[in-house]
Amino acid sequence: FVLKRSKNAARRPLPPGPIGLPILGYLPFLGDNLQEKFAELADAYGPIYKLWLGRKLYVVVSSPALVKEIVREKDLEFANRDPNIAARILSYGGKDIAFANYGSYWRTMRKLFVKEVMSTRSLEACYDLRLQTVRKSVSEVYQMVGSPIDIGELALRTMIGSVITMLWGISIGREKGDSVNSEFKTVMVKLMELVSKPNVSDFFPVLSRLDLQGIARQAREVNLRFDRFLDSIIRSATEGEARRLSDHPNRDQRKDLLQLLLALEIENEDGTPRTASNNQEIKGILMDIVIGGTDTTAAMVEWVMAELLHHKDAMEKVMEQLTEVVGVNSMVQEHCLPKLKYLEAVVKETFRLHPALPLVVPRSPDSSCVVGGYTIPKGSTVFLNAAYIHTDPKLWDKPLDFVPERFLEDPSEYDFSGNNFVYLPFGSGRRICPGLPLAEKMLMFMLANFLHSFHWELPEGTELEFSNNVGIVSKKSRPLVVIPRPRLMDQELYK
Ligand code: HEM
Repeated sequence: FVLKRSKNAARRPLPPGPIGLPILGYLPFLGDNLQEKFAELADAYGPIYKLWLGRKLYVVVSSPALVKEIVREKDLEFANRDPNIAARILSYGGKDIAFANYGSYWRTMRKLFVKEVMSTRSLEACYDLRLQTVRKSVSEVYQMVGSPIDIGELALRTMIGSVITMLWGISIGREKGDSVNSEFKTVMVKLMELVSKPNVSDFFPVLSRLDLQGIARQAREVNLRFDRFLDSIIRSATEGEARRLSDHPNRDQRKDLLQLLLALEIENEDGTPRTASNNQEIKGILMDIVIGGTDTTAAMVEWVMAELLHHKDAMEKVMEQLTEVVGVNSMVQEHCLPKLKYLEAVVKETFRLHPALPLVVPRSPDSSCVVGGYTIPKGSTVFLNAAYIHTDPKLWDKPLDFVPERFLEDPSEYDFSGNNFVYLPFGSGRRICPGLPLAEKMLMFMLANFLHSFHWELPEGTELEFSNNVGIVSKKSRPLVVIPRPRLMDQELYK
């Protein structure tokens, strides 16, 4: 008894937090804007607090010092994820990168993704494919000059088009491409919806067998559809590659990312060959690219456009630089992007005010640990509250104002590397977003093309508003609808 008492006394307490109701915990009080609720609770309970939601314990961390403790000093202990039921089913039980727990599988897949798929060489090799899709969107907008356009929808369409063209555009060929891609978009939208939906079974694991909302059943159906779809794409890629090599050994050396992945010998850490019998690893990576990359990037295009329309002076500076760097008689190329410093600062400032993933992607400790003097039990879900840190008046001057200039003074002070814990739009530590090279390119490339090719105006009588709708990705709750007018002198460029 004495030993037990002294052991308990030595154990650090759980973080403070609101009490909630028996059984349900704080669930009934969450409301529909998690970001606002979490900020309110941080003001009330401090930089680390806990919440019981049903039977699950959540911990929210809202200061750079504590984020650093988690993603630097204890990065390894906190390297696991805790996907919800839908995400687990849709990621083939964590056979991807985003939802896999830390371990040799995750390390192998992530290394492959970073070194092979996101390498400068691979991204340069598929620049043409990105360019085609963005130009296609510019042409489509030109057809709609003078009419209202939903910018978020345009950006999502462009991003999905670019990503899937880069992934399997060459494998399936242009003729089949459009129908395959539209089938894919339908599956993807359903998939995103299921992953973001609150599920009673996640909060009360004991009820998970009942699947009261039918989310697990729907996730299995979507997974099956997605799986069959990917199988047919992989078959086309394998057959297409064999045909290409036998018919014309040197004719077309261009490859899409799927061909590149299929050509890789995926090995285990100990060098033994990994069984890719049903290509689950490849499907997992494909899914991460499409799911991780499209909604986030499109949401950011919409936020940036909204901020620019709201801040005419910043819009003028962006346009001046575009004219200077690109010229009004040419289209934007990717090599122009590094010179567009002001647009880059605008993007960074928008990420500060509207991070696409305001709570990053939750982590989970593999054993109980102590953070900030409190115990975080094994298996709890830990949110890093980037949105709160990004607008904390103790850390930022005029935190709620839109001031891109703050990112111009010393661009390396706030980059996307996650090394400065006051600015975390792509996360930090060993699980930082590995899609960053593509995200940065696509975001800047789409914005530069849309802004350089058109003048954008709000329809008469419309007022801008900035409320957000927090699912997994934070989007504008009311779509930004704007009217384009041509800006380039040579109208042929639009075709
Ligand atoms: C604006 C666009 C994007 C934003 C804001 C974003 C943000 C993030 C964040 C915050 C994380 C969690 C990092 C952490 O836990 O510390 C993450 C993880 C991830 N992202 Fe992105 N991302 C974007 C685009 C992309 C793209 C284009 C891809 C793929 C090509 C991608 C693939 C992934 C993957 C696979 C992970 C999981 C990494 C892991 O768990 O090891 N993301 N992203």
